[in-house]
Amino acid sequence: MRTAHSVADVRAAEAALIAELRRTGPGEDVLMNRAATGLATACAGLLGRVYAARVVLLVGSGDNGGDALYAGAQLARRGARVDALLLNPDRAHARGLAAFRGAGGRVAGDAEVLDRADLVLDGIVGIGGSGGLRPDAAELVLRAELGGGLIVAVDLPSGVDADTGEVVGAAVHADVTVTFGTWKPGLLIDPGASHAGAATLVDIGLGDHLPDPAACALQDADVLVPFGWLLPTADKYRRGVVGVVAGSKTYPGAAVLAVGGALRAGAGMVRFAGPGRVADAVRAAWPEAVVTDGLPSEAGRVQAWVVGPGLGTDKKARRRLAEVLDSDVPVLVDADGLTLLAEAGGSERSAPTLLTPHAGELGRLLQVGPAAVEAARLTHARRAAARYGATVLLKGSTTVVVPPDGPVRVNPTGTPRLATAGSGDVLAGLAGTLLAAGREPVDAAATAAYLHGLAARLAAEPDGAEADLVAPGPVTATDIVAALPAAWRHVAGA
Ligand SMILES: NC(=O)C1=CN([C@@H]2O[C@H](COP(=O)(O)OP(=O)(O)OC[C@H]3O[C@@H](n4cnc5c(N)ncnc54)[C@H](O)[C@@H]3O)[C@@H](O)[C@H]2O)[C@@H](O)CC1
Ligand SMILES: [K+]
Repeated sequence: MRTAHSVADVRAAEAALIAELRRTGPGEDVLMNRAATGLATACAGLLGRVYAARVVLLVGSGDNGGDALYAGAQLARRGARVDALLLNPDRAHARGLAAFRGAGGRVAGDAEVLDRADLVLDGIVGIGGSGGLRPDAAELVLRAELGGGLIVAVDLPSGVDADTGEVVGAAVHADVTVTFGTWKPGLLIDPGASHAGAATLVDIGLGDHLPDPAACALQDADVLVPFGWLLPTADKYRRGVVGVVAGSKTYPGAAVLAVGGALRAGAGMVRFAGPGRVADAVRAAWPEAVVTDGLPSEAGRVQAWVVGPGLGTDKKARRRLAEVLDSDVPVLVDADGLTLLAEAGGSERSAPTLLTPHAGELGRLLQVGPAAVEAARLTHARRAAARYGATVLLKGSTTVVVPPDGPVRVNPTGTPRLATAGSGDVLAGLAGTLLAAGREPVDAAATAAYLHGLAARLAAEPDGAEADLVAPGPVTATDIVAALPAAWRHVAGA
């Protein structure tokens, strides 16, 4: 599990560790030196040959600039030609600057050095930043980006909000980010995540002082195969009986895809309730589904419901949604179900509810536009979780899952390939089965998002779970359903 902490928690942990270090001896800037050593090592690895490499530091007025100066000093000692551009010369980190000068580093008088740099260190601002880059910094960053050297962000790309990933105005686009002590939520959540490039973590010893994380991202080993599969006594109820209420005359395919996602999530049984022609389409595609063309209340007992994909928003759809929401088992609401829920202003449920909107649907739930949601994904997902008393999975370039309380989950397997019609229907079925198998909504949602992204990657490139933009070939929602068993095998082998 990759864990991220809030700025407040990082600062508290740093203060506690510094106090401990003072009691046991070492003096000033110990943590900064640990950070700088990790940073300089990462830069050396990127450069390949440090001797005679041209490195430029962009140095702001806080400790983030101090990290850059100490790392620059180490690179200068190894023979690199290091120039520092000080954004605020009177307020640059004094001891860092002295160390830098002492190692042969130069303070540059002109931004021209950026045009020839092999590597530029962004030490403008770190976790102490607020808002986007100021105009003078933005101008230097643009020149650095045009210069073509590798851009390495110190702790996080300047201009990205460390707690939320929000970017208000200009921000650095890093090739690599070297972060210290723990991940920051803003490195995992878009738009911040897409400014970070390849990100790595340098341990500076904060471990014992850090509280529970603010956000986590699953890795293969965290995705547990549902225990019911592994038991010799496994029966269909232990694996989960999930009910799917989806599809309409216009969108029968949504029902087929949601049922497919539910079956390939390992459901013990999928019950489907939908109108005649939709029920026929589901029967034809999935003979193993137990199908009724009646109402959800006539479908038989289930352990969780999925409601909404392609459902429509007419009177019949409303009735179906109301029946499902009245039940006392976990319910996942998706797509048209969310539109109807937004119109109703919520529901009176006490059993767990999982909402799976994209930005447009989340906007409807909160009466704001999709652009506002995209710009502040975590903030809006949190707001919807509080307003609807539900766990919210917000789909998008980085899918986030926000439970009513506890750490947020950020999905690392997302790929632009998922942005295809019907892919959300598959996710809904998949997460619904995991709910029916007894998973907490946050785990069901995070696990489903993880497998869904992995399946899309494997569908594009069977050997390439790591493949993303580079792998050839488009992927359809049906391909994602077909690749789900391979995704399970992949995580089971981790
Ligand atoms: N506190 C510690 O013990 C450690 C801190 N470390 C480094 O210290 C950083 C935090 O240092 P600081 O608390 O000094 O804060 P920063 O260096 O992140 O930034 C604070 C300064 O930037 C200015 N500023 C704020 N927003 C700005 C913007 N948008 N554009 C331009 N300037 C802006 C502020 O006026 C302030 O002077 C971390 O990100 C990390 O790089 C590391 O060395 C590890 C140890
Ligand atoms: K930075």
